[in-house]
Amino acid sequence: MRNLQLERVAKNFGAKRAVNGISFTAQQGEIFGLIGANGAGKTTTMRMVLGLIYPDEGKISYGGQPYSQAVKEQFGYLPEERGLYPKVKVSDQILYLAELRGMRRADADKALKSWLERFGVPENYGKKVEELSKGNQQKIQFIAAVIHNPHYLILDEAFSGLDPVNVELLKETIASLRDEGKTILFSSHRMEHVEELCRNVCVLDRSNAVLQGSLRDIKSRFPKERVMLTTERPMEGLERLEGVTAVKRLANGYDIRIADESAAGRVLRLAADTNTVTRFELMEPSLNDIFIKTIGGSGKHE
Ligand SMILES: Nc1ncnc2c1ncn2[C@@H]1O[C@H](COP(=O)(O)OP(=O)(O)OP(=O)(O)O)[C@@H](O)[C@H]1O
Repeated sequence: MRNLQLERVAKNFGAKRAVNGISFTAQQGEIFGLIGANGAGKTTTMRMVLGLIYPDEGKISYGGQPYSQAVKEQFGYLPEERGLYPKVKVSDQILYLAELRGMRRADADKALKSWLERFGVPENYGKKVEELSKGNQQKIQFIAAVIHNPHYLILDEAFSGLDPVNVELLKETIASLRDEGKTILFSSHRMEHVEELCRNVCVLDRSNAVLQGSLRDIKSRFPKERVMLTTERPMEGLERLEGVTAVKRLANGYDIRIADESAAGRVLRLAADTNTVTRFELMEPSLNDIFIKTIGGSGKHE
């Protein structure tokens, strides 16, 4: 299996320990989420995975093998800072990049046209990058990362600049690359995207892995503190129930924060006794809730 494995990997920049002995495995055929507040160490981790910088401690292996030229050719990287030349035509720069990665020009041309078609922008083939919208530049940047059909994909904020329709398109694309058996490292500040795409995650906070494992297990370790309630008529007295900490009125019901799960029973009893309940749901915590709880205000530590 071509898994990507990090074992007690650490990196220092002078006195700054940017990554402090983290370990995780992204398996072949999965999208692994790497998340953390600003400055937590994600980019440093990705750059070590790519072999752009070397770990001071620990080991990174690719399908059980150490970093090598052969491994390097199997990387596709979508960096957060975009690196396309604005004045150069899409076709010229993508074909150039593909040739650098060992593709024959004719094959690269075929692959580029097929990707442009897949993304609904075949007309961008001959345009200069600066003529494209931000979202369309992002699609070209993505194509630059995948044109050579790499095995390991490292995606940093893949959806930035995309409208909701294109976010869906790219999500489907990433999921289908996963289904083809790629190993994908996915980093984002948008927790809902991580939640939708990733099976396992590693949460970094100030250089340390503070939470990791499958999303399902992580969620089960956190209490359910939110109830969604819809009733036929307006509710009275929710705020006064023991254990209810906040009540938000929504267009079609109530979003209720509770201190512990026993308060959910009190909410349901009150609603059932005084009203007609059309929806009652004890929500599992979202990754966003968990992230904020775990990291708190530490994103401001920088
Ligand atoms: N080349 C470098 N020299 C010195 N310090 C660095 C260097 N690269 C990163 N750092 C420091 O290492 C820490 C981790 O940075 P990193 O870029 O990996 O964080 P990040 O999680 O990617 O943050 P963001 O979400 O803001 O992109 C930060 O404190 C950063 O200032």
